[in-house]
Amino acid sequence: MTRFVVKLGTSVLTAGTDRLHRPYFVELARQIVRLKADGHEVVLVSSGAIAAGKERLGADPRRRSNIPLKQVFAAVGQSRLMHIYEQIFDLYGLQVAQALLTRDDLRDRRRYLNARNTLTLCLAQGIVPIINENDAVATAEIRVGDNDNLSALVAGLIDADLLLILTDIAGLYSADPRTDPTAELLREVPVIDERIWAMAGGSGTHRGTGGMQTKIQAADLATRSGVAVVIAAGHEPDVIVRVANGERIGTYFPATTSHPDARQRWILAETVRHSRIVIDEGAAMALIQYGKSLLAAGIREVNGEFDRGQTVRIFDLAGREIARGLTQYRSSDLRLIAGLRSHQIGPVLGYDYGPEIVHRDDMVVLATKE
Ligand SMILES: Nc1ncnc2c1ncn2[C@@H]1O[C@H](COP(=O)(O)OP(=O)(O)O)[C@@H](O)[C@H]1O
Ligand SMILES: N[C@@H](CCC(=O)OP(=O)(O)O)C(=O)O
Repeated sequence: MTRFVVKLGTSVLTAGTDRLHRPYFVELARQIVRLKADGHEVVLVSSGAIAAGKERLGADPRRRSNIPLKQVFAAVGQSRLMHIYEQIFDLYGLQVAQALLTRDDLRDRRRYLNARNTLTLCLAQGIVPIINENDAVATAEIRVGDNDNLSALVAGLIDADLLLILTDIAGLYSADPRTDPTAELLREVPVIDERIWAMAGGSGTHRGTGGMQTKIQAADLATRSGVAVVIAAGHEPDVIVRVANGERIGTYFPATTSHPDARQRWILAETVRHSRIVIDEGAAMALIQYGKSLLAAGIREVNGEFDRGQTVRIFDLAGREIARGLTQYRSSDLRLIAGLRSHQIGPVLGYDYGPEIVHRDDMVVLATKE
């Protein structure tokens, strides 16, 4: 049995038109029935609420809308979207469940575990969960912001084996093929390095959110959480069934870690993307070779803004990301205590959360021992 998360972009569900393309939902249902008959489990992360809302309210689908308006479209469109899933999946004997999430739901460990329980219980009962961001209530601070990243978080949440991101293009190209005709499709991406980030520069179609950039972010997070990722075209015939049968379609990103445990996946899920703690050689060695916590003395530089309790990224002097973990101190405080001995923390800050900046138990080491 394989557990899949399938992410469906707006571009797929509208088939490049200005409306949700009903025949695509039929096609989807047909493939999911086959997947389930082969004993697989599937969770959908579905975009399309905003498109459905625009369709219902007769808004110009090409006009970029501001956030409050998008929230209105999503509020109207989400029920319409689910109605289509209900109607069409029902014809195929598929039961669906809706779960609307925000980043906040995944940040709080109790809610995270609760969401996981609900989703896995749905799967155990043969129900197909359909997830979207809770756009109507989500403010900037609590949004994931795009469904590519949301699908990676969901894949980690339910410990999926594979995340299949379906979009309107065959996979990741060496450049955006819409602007560069010489662009070539990448079949496999073993590591997501600067070269790969540079390829995904463009922002995508006017209907979608984030373009390839957010898909690479999703692939980065999912593969680190032990989930392999495929980016492929949603209109490719039988794409879901064929990927499930092991056929190589689109761009494949192998998992870079074997399944980390549930707590480690939760730690990774909450990473503050722009956080950067640079540590010296001794500290890097302590983390990688000796399994120690990170102390203030080894910190050379602190970039980005983050709060106590958030997951930060830890780099060595060569710029290699070596670990992620929950920080005990917020960024502004860390800048004051970087390089200091542990007994100096209290006098400098006026308080003390202990000597460990990132405790070993709250850390996922990404670099391997040499
Ligand atoms: N290197 C690249 N390879 C493939 N597509 C790219 C690349 N860079 C940018 N893109 C754009 O990303 C688009 C897909 O993203 P998006 O429109 O957000 O779709 P979705 O609605 O499926 O999330 C493609 O249609 C393409 O124009
Ligand atoms: N939550 C939004 C979709 C956000 C999103 O990431 O869109 P897309 O890039 O088309 O997957 C909606 O339902 O319209």
